[in-house]
Amino acid sequence: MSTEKSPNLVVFYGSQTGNAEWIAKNIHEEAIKRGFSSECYVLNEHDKTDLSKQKVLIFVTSSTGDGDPPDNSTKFFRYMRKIKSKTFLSHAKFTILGLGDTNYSNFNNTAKRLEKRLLEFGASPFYTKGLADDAVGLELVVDSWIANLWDHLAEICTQKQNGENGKGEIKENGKSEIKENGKSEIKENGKSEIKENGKNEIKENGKSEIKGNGKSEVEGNEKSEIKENGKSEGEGDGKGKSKSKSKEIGEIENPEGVISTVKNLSIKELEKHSSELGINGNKIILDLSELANSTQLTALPRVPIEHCKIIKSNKEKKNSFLPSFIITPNPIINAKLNAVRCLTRFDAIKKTLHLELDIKDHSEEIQFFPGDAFGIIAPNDNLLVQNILTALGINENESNQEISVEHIEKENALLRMMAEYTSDDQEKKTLLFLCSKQGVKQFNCLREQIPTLLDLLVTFPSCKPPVERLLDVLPAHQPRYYSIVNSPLVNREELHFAFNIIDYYTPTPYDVHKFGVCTPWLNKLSGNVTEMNIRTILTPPIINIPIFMKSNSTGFKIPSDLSKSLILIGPGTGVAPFVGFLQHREKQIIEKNQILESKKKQLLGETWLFYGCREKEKDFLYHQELEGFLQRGILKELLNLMRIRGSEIFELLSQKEAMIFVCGDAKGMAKDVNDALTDILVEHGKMQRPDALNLLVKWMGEKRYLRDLWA
Ligand SMILES: Cc1cc2nc3c(=O)[nH]c(=O)nc-3n(C[C@H](O)[C@H](O)[C@H](O)COP(=O)(O)O)c2cc1C
Repeated sequence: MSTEKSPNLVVFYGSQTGNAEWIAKNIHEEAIKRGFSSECYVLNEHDKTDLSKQKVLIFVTSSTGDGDPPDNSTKFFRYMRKIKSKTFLSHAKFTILGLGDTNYSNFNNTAKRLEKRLLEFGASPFYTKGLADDAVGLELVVDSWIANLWDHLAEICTQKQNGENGKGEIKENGKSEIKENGKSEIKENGKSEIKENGKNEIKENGKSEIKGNGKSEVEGNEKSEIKENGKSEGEGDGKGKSKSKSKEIGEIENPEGVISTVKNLSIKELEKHSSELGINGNKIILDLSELANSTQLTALPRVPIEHCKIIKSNKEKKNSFLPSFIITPNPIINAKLNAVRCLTRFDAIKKTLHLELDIKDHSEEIQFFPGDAFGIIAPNDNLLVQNILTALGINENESNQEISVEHIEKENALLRMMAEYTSDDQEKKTLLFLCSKQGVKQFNCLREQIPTLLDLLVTFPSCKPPVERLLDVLPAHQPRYYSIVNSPLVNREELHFAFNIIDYYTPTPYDVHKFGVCTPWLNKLSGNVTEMNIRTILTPPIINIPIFMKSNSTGFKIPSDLSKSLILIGPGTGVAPFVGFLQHREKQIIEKNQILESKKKQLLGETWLFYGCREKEKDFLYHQELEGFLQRGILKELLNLMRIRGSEIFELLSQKEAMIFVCGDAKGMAKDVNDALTDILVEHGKMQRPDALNLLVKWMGEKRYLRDLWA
């Protein structure tokens, strides 16, 4: 095998219900961010790249059935069977991440089988395969396997500095310069980044119940209020009105119960910080008794490669807090924060806000459609950054605040680097211990505490790494994505969205209160409103939110054909885009004047929405709007159980060729919905399970079964 470094790597995935796909895509995107040149394909589309030429192959595959390959990889396995050459892949290095479940007898059979085949073809492993177990939590293996992947890849691949502007370079000595706007690429990948330890739960008590519980930490979104003539209630005279009593079919009304108020936010209020926000850092709790017993630490990772160098820019920044290196798929614009509405009651487990942004000044250049999303670039909390700078011993005047201080994901590399810059012997030993084989247990304790950079610096106060070295290992600051809730047919001068405020506690015994970055910031900016379903118009000072548009490229869009029947599944904030779908459909129907003509009405497709929440009175998001759609006949059914209406769902699917849209949490919900649909096809369509699974995969390929999922 040549030792020459290869410029390319290919990530392949085989996935039945989306886990492996999601993980593979994340690896691919992270690889690009790290400067590798990466491609990513589903295994059945292996012919999109030339396997006989690719030198570095990463496979992420689950097992299904009785240890069988997922449906979207069976063609690949058949292809492999036909190959006779023993040297077909002798040029290639590979690694495998298998996803399985020890409740099944053939645990991770596909990954094991794949490994055997690859070895038979002469490929050599560059990193031991990981076998994750859904029974105990995939993340136990997946996270550490991915964390260690990068060092192995760096050994065999050439990294190049990204940046579409071509400004980043790799120097021959392997160091790259960060120029003014060349650092890391922000991909337009998934949506919200922060998740809690909880899951959106879909209970299938033999029947299936979708709960959009308050546990999901996804900073998802929605909009809410339907406005007449695209104008907000309460605008103009500054006084809020509330209900429109009109119930005429086809007329869009304000949701009942939503009244408007006006709020003048003082600068002081906006700047108010709470020490609760974690800005002082939390010492990490560790049990170091095993360190005392360890005479030698083994399996220490290498010190991360140094690639960053800060070049001071003399140019003035246009926007006070926008990092200059952020690369977005569309131009960043300032949207004015117009109004806020709390969608949940004060005692709900999660607080969900609905915000309305004014994009009037940009409405000519901005096109959007229900199903599209936009990104928000939220700053790190100013005081938090200042505290980090103090902990690093950096004078605020020389500071460069463009570092991410979010929860750290790649602790291993960070801790190893920090050890190099720690003067206190005991602290240094502890850091090395945490990176070593002997310290795995305590490393896991540290991870459970979801530390921020400040937490680490507070725990190891003699550690003072240069900012450049932090930039080597810290993740780039990520924009947060939110689905648009409103239809442009109703109001194209505003963007409405909804999200859960991310705050949660680390597991017992730590119980430290943690906060997200973007959603607490938005909560603070919009005046921390708590009254449920009161729409508050925010008056000066004008609050600008930097955003950029991201249109949906996966086909997750409402069809313009009104005869299409739709099955919409969106628990919790997953309902967000569907409010826009329904608004859009209602407007289209009104425009076509079809709703009152019964003949034509028969030609309209049916729309069913499956929605779930924890407690109806506390957290039924957009309840009034959805009831309104129901009453006006735009929505045929508003339900929270899938299986008990299985026969009707089957009829919709088989007779009316209904399209299925799923939005929400990728981890639990998507799989459970897929299972419920499979069961419905098996029970009511009298299909064999593999055929039902195949049919769903086929529908995905035909863009009839579409999913917009959040990590
Ligand atoms: C119907 C079904 C059959 C499964 N069969 C196996 C199996 O035979 N062996 C195994 O290790 N895991 C099995 N699993 C577990 C999945 O591989 C595991 O849940 C994985 O995370 C799914 O990943 P995916 O969403 O990418 O398909 C099965 C799961 C389901 C739903």
